[in-house]
Amino acid sequence: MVAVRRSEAALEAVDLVKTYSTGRNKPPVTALQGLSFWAAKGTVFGLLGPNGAGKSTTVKILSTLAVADSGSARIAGIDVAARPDRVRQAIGFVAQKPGTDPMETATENLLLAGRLHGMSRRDAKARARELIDRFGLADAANRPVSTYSGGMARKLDVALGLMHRPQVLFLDEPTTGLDPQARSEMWHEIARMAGDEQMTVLLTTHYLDEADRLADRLAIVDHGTVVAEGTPEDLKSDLRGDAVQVELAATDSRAPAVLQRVPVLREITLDGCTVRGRTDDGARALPPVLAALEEAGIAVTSATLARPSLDDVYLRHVGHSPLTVGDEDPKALEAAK
Ligand SMILES: Nc1ncnc2c1ncn2[C@@H]1O[C@H](COP(=O)(O)OP(=O)(O)OP(=O)(O)O)[C@@H](O)[C@H]1O
Repeated sequence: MVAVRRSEAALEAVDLVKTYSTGRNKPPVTALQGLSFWAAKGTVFGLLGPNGAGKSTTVKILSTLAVADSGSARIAGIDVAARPDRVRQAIGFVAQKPGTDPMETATENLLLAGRLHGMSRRDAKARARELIDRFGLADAANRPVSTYSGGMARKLDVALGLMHRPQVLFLDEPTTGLDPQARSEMWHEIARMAGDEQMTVLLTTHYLDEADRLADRLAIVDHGTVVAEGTPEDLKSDLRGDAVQVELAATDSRAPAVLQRVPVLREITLDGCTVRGRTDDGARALPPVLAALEEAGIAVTSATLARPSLDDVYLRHVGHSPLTVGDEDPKALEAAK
């Protein structure tokens, strides 16, 4: 990628601090404690992090829906606190929840969004037609949205966010609940918007494969600050060595201590039934790892070796894997905070 100066940032957060009050006699919650990152024009920037890390709060501040206690944020060079009206013109926002009216057709939904953004009827019509074609919705354009598949409805959500040709698009979990083909179509379209149209996309996602595939750069957020930032490739190559992953027949809290005794293995973590570690020479490490577990009476179902993945990067910085969206159970979410 061509080096881009920070002064050319399309999106910039500097030392954002945000505290929420939670009622009388209760301590306030610190959501952001000095969070900073920036994204260059025409790129996809991924924001990753566990539940409660501060991603939504960051997006709310950048999109003028919330005000920071301190720090600053700019969109296309415009200060969000000083000129929220101008920022709103420059951004599109695609939330997790559908923003469409299910009883109206795709065309009607898009025309309404265009008119709300102050577009002329003619411009709105032309833009709606263009987006309907681009997202492959032409055959369904005049049917109520309530008859759409999940993938079609999600594409329409993204099209709504694009109606007024924003410079920066906020995409919150764009592919949650989509089947593999619909996910891949959505990825293709997101990459195209950034590349061909020089639109900057801020993507929040729990899917590390999505961030790996789409993000030019990404930040991992935890406890209200950025704990790692860079291109997916840089972040992965910062982790030296092979990842060793062992699946246990049942979770066993003794496993990390048992594996500490294998000298070539480091950074050992246990996550459910999965034990992970890192080693400079995977082929040499695997036999003593399996022998140590067997000796301790810990049953193993499989063992694999892999080059570092974004999962490993995330694990290193956050300490556990992201929860799979759709699997959330409130207690697990609470425990993950
Ligand atoms: N309106 C609010 N009032 C009180 N606390 C809040 C409010 N909104 C967020 N928080 C708290 O601020 C912290 C950051 O929350 P935030 O929603 O920004 O995290 P997140 O990374 O987006 O999480 P998720 O992935 O679950 O959406 C959490 O501890 C959360 O409970």
